[in-house]
Amino acid sequence: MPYSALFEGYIIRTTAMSLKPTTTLSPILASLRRTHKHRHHHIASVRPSFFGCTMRNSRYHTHCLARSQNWNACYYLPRDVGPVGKVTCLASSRTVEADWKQRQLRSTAVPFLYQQNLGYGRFAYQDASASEDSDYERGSSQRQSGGSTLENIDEWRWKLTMLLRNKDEQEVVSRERKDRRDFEHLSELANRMGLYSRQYSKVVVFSKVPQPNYRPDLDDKRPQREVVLPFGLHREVDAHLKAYVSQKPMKTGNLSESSFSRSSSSGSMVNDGGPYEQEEPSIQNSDAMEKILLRKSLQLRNRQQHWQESPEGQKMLELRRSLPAYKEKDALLKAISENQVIVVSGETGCGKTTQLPQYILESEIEAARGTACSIICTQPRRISAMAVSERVAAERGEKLGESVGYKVSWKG
Ligand SMILES: Nc1ncnc2c1ncn2[C@@H]1O[C@H](COP(=O)(O)OP(=O)(O)OP(=O)(O)O)[C@@H](O)[C@H]1O
Repeated sequence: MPYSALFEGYIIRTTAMSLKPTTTLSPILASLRRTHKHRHHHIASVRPSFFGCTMRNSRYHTHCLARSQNWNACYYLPRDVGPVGKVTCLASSRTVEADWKQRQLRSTAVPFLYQQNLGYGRFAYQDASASEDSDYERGSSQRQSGGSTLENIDEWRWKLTMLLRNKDEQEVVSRERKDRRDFEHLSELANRMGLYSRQYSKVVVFSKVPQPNYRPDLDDKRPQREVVLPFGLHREVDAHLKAYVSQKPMKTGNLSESSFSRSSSSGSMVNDGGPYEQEEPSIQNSDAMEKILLRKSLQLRNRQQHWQESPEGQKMLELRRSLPAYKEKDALLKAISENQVIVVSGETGCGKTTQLPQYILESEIEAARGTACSIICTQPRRISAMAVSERVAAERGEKLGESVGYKVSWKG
């Protein structure tokens, strides 16, 4: 008789299975019968001395049951027990504090389950029919062949479903230890749910949007030290600036005004020979150039609007709006328009590097001044310079090298 029949009436959603009855199983069954709270168990594998099951609608989605050596108790072992294991004794339906540590529980119980599955898994899943358990079952069949130890697939399915439902969340980041098979398994699940996944060293990300090759924010080896300028550099830069400013008369007004007054003064302008000084354009040339720049600025504006209205652009905007920097966007742009120097501080990952320059660029492009806007963003490391520019280009729906690029050691 299949064991599933034995559980009828007690366990409502049983994974269908066909197991050979053994007499030593009866204490476990008796415990379950007494414990009405545990009606929703899915029996995953059964063995005289040990079996594992998953429980729905519970904080602990996967747990296992074990008995003590002399059958005087049957323990419910939640997967997420703290440093000191809290176990439920099914025989007495009491929760007891175990005086053994979680590590001991795991090291004795979990390998045992694994061993048992190796031999008995084929019985446990012979005629499995509950489609909703297919992931768990596949995980277990992987274990049979000595592969993945992934046991909390239900928990993961729940996490990913929550991610999909939550509009404010864009990704789930997991630092739990996973081997390649675990990741492939979860990745497959995420894929089926319409999510993207990516593994970065020890970190796995499940996301609503495609992920780049490198995430500096997830790189534990990324240097976090502050950049300290060499002693005296400030003074040196100050001195150069003062020398430059004292040679050059201060210009007032905006660029077009100054270029107009320069042109109209026809050669009366002082040429200080500075590195950025350009040849004086004629009025006609300047007009033509302004027209070209304006046309290009309008093209940039159209392209930006087009990207922002596209479905991918909308997704990306949604993601960017979830960053803390977005709340300060207007205040920041106002401060920039009113000041020459602004110091912005914010917690790591809030968007200082990738967002603030974009807010400026986007507002300039919207105002049809895109071609007059140049932004330089420095990074202390080559890899972060490349990653940031790659990321910003992706956020703008562009290829690297269009309006966003990088320069490392004068290359790029
Ligand atoms: N290459 C990337 N791929 C995917 N997401 C990224 C990437 N770079 C940054 N992000 C995301 O953008 C957010 C903002 O990153 P950004 O680098 O702008 O933060 P930050 O405030 O400059 O951080 P830090 O102080 O560490 O430099 C991060 O939280 C991260 O989620």
